Amino acid sequence: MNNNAKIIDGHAVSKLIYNDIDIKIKMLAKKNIIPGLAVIVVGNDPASKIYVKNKIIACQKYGIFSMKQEFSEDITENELLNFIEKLNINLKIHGILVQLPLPKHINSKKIIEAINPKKDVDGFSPSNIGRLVTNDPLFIPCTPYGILKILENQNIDFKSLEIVVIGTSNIVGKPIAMLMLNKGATVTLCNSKTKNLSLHTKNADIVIVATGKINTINGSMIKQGAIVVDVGINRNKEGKICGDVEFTSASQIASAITPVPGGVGPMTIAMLIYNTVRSAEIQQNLNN
Ligand SMILES: Nc1nc2c(c(=O)[nH]1)N[C@@H](CN(C=O)c1ccc(C(=O)N[C@@H](CCC(=O)O)C(=O)O)cc1)CN2
Repeated sequence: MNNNAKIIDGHAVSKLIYNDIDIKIKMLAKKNIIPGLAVIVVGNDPASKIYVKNKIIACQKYGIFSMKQEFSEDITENELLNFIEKLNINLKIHGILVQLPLPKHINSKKIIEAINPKKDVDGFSPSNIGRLVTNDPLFIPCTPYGILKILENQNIDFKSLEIVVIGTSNIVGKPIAMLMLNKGATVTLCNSKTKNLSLHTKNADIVIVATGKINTINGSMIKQGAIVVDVGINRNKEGKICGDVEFTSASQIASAITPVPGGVGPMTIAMLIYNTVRSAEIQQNLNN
């Protein structure tokens, strides 16, 4: 039995992305362009506040202009839409993101659709998702993009690999399935109604788990030598952060596994900064 799965260090992979970002920012600076990101957060969700804080810190660290707008829980949909409209025409802002989840009285779909697709650095708008589906992406959603970069860093040739994605959210499950499909993998998408999850996961070369549920899979459900990517961020009974995968048993069977924390999470922020810089590059080319 292999109990030596390689633990994939998301911070180390993110450093490679930040090196790329540094080069791009210096090139833009030569043309007097400073990439700008606007982050909107509504309400008091503690996790959202931490993620937004970390996004702003990353902007500051890499010389990106950032604007954080906090709105109280009771903001109306129209007020939010009006604010986005102003950001859409603000020349200092190349990327706009609305931290999710939004309060229930606000229609997230409507809000995301209001963001100019050319500034939609989260890649969630119908136009950007459509471009991903047709393999002509403009902005790839940050978490799936981070997973792709992690896997590419393992020198994986996706062609003909069996990949199982568990979880069908619009922000992770569906876009990562599409990305993998575009890379030539054979992809199976499973959901909470999937009858015999093991039947699928045991056959997979790569299992990507994004359900938001602790212990969605364990070592007995994966193939020897599989690669396991854990997207979940949960708190266990002891209050410790953990993923969707039962790490101890899975790491005895897998050849490589992403930990939580320190796996996919840091890549989400790196790819957001990357998308923001790309957005500045694209807008600069359009204006010349
Ligand atoms: N507009 C968006 N909303 C949300 C997104 C998103 O991509 N765009 N994704 C998630 C939250 N998220 C970013 O916003 C995010 C989640 C987790 C991490 C991260 O670095 N996690 C760390 C652990 C963090 C901790 O200790 O609490 C890790 O895994 O190492 C970054 C970003 C939902 N909303």
